[in-house]
Formats: sequence, structure tokens, C-alpha cells
Amino acid sequence: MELGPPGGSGPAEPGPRLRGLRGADAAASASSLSRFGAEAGCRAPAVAAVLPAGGSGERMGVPTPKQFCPILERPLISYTLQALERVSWIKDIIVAVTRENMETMKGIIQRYQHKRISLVEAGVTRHRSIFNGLKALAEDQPNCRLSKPEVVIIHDAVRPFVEEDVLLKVVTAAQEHGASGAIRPLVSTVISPSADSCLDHSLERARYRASEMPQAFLFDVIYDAYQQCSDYDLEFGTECLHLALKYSHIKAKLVEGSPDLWKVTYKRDLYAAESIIKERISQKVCVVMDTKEDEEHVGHCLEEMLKTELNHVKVTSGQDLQQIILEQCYNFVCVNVMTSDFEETQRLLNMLEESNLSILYPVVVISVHFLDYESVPLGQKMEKVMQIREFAKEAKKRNILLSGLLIYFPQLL
Ligand SMILES: Nc1ccn([C@@H]2O[C@H](COP(=O)(O)OP(=O)(O)OP(=O)(O)O)[C@@H](O)[C@H]2O)c(=O)n1
Ligand SMILES: O=P(O)(O)OC[C@@H](O)[C@@H](O)[C@@H](O)CO
Repeated sequence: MELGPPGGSGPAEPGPRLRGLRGADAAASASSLSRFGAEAGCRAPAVAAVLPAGGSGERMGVPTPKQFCPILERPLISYTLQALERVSWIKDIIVAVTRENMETMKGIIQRYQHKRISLVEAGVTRHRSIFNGLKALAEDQPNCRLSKPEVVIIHDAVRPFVEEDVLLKVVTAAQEHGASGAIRPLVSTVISPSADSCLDHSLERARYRASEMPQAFLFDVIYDAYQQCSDYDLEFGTECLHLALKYSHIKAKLVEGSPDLWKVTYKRDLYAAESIIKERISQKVCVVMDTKEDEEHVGHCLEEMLKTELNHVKVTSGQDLQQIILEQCYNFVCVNVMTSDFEETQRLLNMLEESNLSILYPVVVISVHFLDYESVPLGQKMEKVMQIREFAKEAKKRNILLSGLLIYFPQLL
């Protein structure tokens, strides 16, 4: 097993761990699980995740295994890892990849600065890959450096649109019932064909559901099930909840999942995933303040206002701007309060150019400038701000749409 880069998980500390998130996000994420612990009258469980990513993606019909297929130049699996990393109380993420794809996976972890990731070798089937991931967490394994979690999430690496709420639901239910899984209504009716490919019977669709991911289990429930699992089940099975029932006699609690939990399987799914990602990009903005002080004041005022319209608002004074660009934020509000007119904006434009983020999808930058009309003659200030047109012409060549906003205010007394 290959542990992730430094900054991966240390020895298990029960309860949520704040990693990879900052400020309000981390606090909100951590509190969601610890709040659960308080409500349930127990300590929040130590949680790890296993992501099977060892498939060949035959149904996708392309040479590259679908988990590594790019969406906006970024491998599909990186979006799934990012979704799980947003959840600060998942302390370890074990990814099962084939030996031949191990270096590719390490490169993705390095390029996108994924944290808390450990790699294990995949098996020849999905169940065997999952079992290998669980072994990495079981303390009865030689050289095991990861601590056994109380609850383990199992989630297909090709289901990128997983949110914290459904993860919390399945973990909460697993702690109470032993196992839990997300389900969705069936779209098509299930029928059973006869040997001569005629209709034998059809199932009453309303009585059935599609089993999706994420699923969660008390670790011992699912690990014991896999240890008892027949070769046939390991070879041909597709349902972890079934293994928990058959071998550990645990009836999983089923929770309704959101429509976005679907698995990327066919090429059409990649196109659908790309349009969802673009839609989500339009819901993300980063406010770049020119000083730490302004981040605390002006930045957070802006954040509160923007949050009424957008799903993800980050405020920074620049220290984590590189990571934010890596996470593919495409919309920036650059606020120049104290610095000279374009210093902060120019720095951002340079970083965006170096990142090549805008190669496939336009990046929007709004450069905000304040004008104290008592201390600076309007004409002089306007002349400087109009320089932004020159910046914008250059930026446009790199698919960066730059515009300026001048806020004209009286000097505060
Ligand atoms: N030996 C395998 C087979 C599949 N998976 C993973 O299990 C998840 C769901 O499986 P599936 O959609 O079937 O992926 P593939 O097997 O790659 O697809 P296909 O059946 O079209 O080849 C994917 O993340 C896949 O990478 C795995 O870890 N190990
Ligand atoms: O069968 P596949 O390997 O394509 O995908 C696995 C899916 O069946 C599985 O993710 C859900 O049905 C939940 O168990």
C-alpha cells in the first residue's frame, strides 16, 4: 500500500479532523458530524472511505479507463477526490487502482494536491478492489499504517457528484444499523427475460429502487463479510449491501440520494458530467483581497452577500490562491483597496496564465477599485482605471474575461 503525500492522515484521532478545508467550510463540515454525535448521544465516529478505481471502463468505449478520462482537462477521479476532501471528517481515503495506473494516480494526487489519500492495488473485480481497500484499513494486516475506522464509506471513483449531506446520512445510518446505502427511483422498469429472450415477467417498478453510492458500513460488518465472501460473489457480485446481509446478517438502512449520484459508465455520462461541472463552476466565486485585514472585513461582507446567490464563495488574501485555482475556480472578484490599482489583479492574472486554467473554459475576473473622490481627482483616477482596458485586451487572448468596477465613495470620517 502506498500512503499519500505528507499531510496524509496521522494516527487515528476519533471524530472529525479538519484537513484541507479552511475557516467556515471546515467548521461547518466538522460540526455536521460532531453535531450528529451529540444528537445521537455518542462520540462522532472515526470515518474512512474506500474508492474502487481499478476498472477498465469497457462500456465507455475509449482506451483510457473512465476514471482517468479528462473533463475540462482534469481527470474524472480528481473531482470525486475533491468532493470527498471537502468533507473534513473523512480521515483517510483509500483508492484502489491497478498496478499499471499507480503512477498515473500518483501524478493526479500530486498535480491537484489531493490530501489524505492512500493507494492500494486494485483487484480483478470491483469487489476484490474494495476488499483490498478494506484490508488497508484492517489492523490485522502486516505493515498496516492506517488506523481502523469505526465506519467505512464505499464510493465508486466514477461518481463525482457526491455531497456531504448524503455522506453524513449513510454514515449516521450505518452507525445505527450497521450498513446503509443511497438509493434512487428506477427510471426504467425491470423485466425478467425467458431463456428464449421473451418476456417472462416484469417487476412492479414502484416497489424497487436503484442501488447507488455512497454506501457506509460499520467497519467490522463489511470487513467480516468480505472475509467470508465466496469466490463467486467476489467475482460476479455488484452489491456490497448484499454481502453485508448475506454474510454479516445486517439489513442495510436505505437513504434517498440526490439525482447527481449516478455512475459515469457510458460516453454520454461524460458529456453529462461536463455540463454539470460547468454549471457548478458558474456557482463558484473567489474574492481576492489585497490585504489580510481587508479579507477579514470587506471580504467577508462580500462573502455574505455573494452567498445569497452562489453555492461556493471563498475569500482569500492570496495565501491559498494557488490551491483555489487548482480546484478550478473560474470566477474571481479582485478587490484593490490598499494596493496600487492593478497590483493584485496583475498578480492574479499571472497565476491564472501559469495555471493554463482558461485553456478550455473562460475565466472571469472582475477588478474592483475604490475612489475616494475627495483625495483623488476623478479625471486622474479614471485615467488610471481605464488602463484596465489594455489589461483586458491582453487577458482576452488567454481566454480570461477581465472587467473593472470603480466604486466612488466619500472618505469615511
Ligand atoms: N476490477 C475493478 C472493476 C471496477 N472497479 C471500479 O468500480 C467502480 C464501478 O465499476 P464500473 O462502473 O463497472 O467500472 P468499470 O468496471 O471500469 O466499467 P466497465 O464495466 O464498463 O468496464 C469504478 O470506479 C471502477 O473503477 C474497480 O475498482 N476494480
Ligand atoms: O456493476 P458495476 O461494476 O458497473 O457498478 C457497480 C454498481 O452496481 C454499484 O456501484 C451500485 O449498484 C451500488 O452497489
